[in-house]
Amino acid sequence: MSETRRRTPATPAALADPPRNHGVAFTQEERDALGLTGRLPSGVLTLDQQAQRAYQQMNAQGGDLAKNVYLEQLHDRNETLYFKVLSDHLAELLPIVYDPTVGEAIEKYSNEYRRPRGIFLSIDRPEDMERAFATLELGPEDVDLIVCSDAEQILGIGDWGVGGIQIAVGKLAVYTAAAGVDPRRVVPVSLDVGTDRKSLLDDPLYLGNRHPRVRGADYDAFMEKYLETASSLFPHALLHFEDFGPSNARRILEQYGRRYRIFNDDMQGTGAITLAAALSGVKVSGVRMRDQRLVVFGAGTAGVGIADQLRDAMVRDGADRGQATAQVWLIDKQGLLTRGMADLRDFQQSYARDPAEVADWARDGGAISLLETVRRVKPTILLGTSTVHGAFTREVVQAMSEGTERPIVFPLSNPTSRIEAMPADVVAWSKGRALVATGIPVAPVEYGGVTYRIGQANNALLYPGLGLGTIVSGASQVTAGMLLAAAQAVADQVDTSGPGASLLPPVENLRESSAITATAVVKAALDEGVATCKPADVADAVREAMWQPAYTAGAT
Ligand SMILES: NC(=O)C1=CN([C@@H]2O[C@H](COP(=O)(O)OP(=O)(O)OC[C@H]3O[C@@H](n4cnc5c(N)ncnc54)[C@H](O)[C@@H]3O)[C@@H](O)[C@H]2O)C=CC1
Ligand SMILES: CC(=O)C(=O)O
Ligand SMILES: [Mg+2]
Repeated sequence: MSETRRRTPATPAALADPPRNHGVAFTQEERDALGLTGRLPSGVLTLDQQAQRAYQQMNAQGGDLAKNVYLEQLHDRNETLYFKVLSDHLAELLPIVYDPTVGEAIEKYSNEYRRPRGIFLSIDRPEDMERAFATLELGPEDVDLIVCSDAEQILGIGDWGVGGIQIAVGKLAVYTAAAGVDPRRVVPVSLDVGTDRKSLLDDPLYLGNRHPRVRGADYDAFMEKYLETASSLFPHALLHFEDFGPSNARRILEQYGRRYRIFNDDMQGTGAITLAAALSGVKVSGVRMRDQRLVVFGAGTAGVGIADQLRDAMVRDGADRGQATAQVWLIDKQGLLTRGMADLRDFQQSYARDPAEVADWARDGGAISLLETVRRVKPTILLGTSTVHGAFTREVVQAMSEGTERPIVFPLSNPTSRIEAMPADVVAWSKGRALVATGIPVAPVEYGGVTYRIGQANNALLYPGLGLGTIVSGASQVTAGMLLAAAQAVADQVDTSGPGASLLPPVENLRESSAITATAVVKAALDEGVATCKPADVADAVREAMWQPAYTAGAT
């Protein structure tokens, strides 16, 4: 066969490159200039018309996972159009590209796989790390943000190996749609250290490393190499860590948080959005922050991350640190955590109760239950970060309502299959008194003639603005002050005066809300002396930095 006969038709570069592709929105002049003459139907549509068509096509898909896959394929063809559709329907599509549907997309990653997005770093080939990043052909000034996951604790669904790349992809989509972080300056990363999930190891189609999770010194060396490589290649990038297992999440942040520009969303982002919701709840309940009694059910990465931020908020409101710490009760698989328990994790120690204090509390098989704790403690705030669906039973909510007038109840576990209680039940069991926020999006609840709007206490309502503010300020670290400023900025946007009012801003306003949050974060970074860029007008700088889904003439 001759050379000529083996040639295949070329795909024009402008159609093959998602950030440059305008599809049928290319004008005739652009088509001629870009070598697209005759390669597209004659009609020229606007971005709005394309977005309308793509939205209709998406709606014709059967089910949320199919919609997620459709949108990913759109992302792979035409990035501007993808973000146009997402931004135009943000509240509707957030649950599709992100929580809860992203959980299903992660579980089915190897089956639904079409094409790769992101960088896949394997613990079996650490020496490839630089070469892998080099394939991006990006320079030191070109990257603002990298989201990585080792996928050990994806949402509340556990270890999903290489499928965890989709949580990085989903988080980044939200950064762009919600806060205008430039999608051309971000990178999703899978840190594939293996998986302990047998069904993946046994699945012939599984696309990740087919061995148990590597732990110990080799894991640590791999993470250190990642931090070193990513931050030396892209010195301005914020390194976002997502969905690591509890001990690694905290250890990495504590060990490297001062050396690298790290952000752990499950600890810091979740802590800050929950603090925002709690600040709103406190306004309604009238109980001072320093007097709150907090029971955390599920004392892992998110639960203790939130406890730390609420304890600090009590201290800022006048409690001394010892008193504030003593107003937090942690419950995990062993029941209420008490000092001297053999299997306490280091980050749980400071909250563990004195066994003498609970000596006469009822025990079930040796453990002090959530219900017993609620009866004894009379908490004002009950948090669920346990992944245990239905753990907040009618009895628990009723016991809490007996101890406090306006119980603040946050069942935060994701996705829907893991939530500790559905808001409609919590509202009904508390006879309309509970102040509720959840991790998943939930429709308003009707009870006793009042419409209760359920705030989404998901870190997605905070981290986009926090990230944008970090990028605009060029902050060398994400400080406690920046997190607090973000939480306060979110809380300040809420009017809690009406009956059934939401504790958090609506997702529909997320882009506006993120701009306000980012502005507060830049100001905090300046105040704290960690900003390396010092814009004259902070609000203007934030708005100018926000990328908009629009075509640039010529698509070059
Ligand atoms: N709303 C939000 O923005 C966020 C929600 N989350 C959710 O919080 C949940 C936990 O996530 P992580 O903290 O990352 O996981 P994790 O694994 O670090 O923590 C979960 C904790 O719950 C405990 N637990 C499990 N079964 C229990 C039981 N029967 N009773 C009491 N405790 C039990 C585990 O031992 C562990 O300590 C997940 O569902 C996740 O989706 C996490 C981050 C953000
Ligand atoms: C929302 C989130 O980060 C989580 O559930 O892990
Ligand atoms: Mg997470």
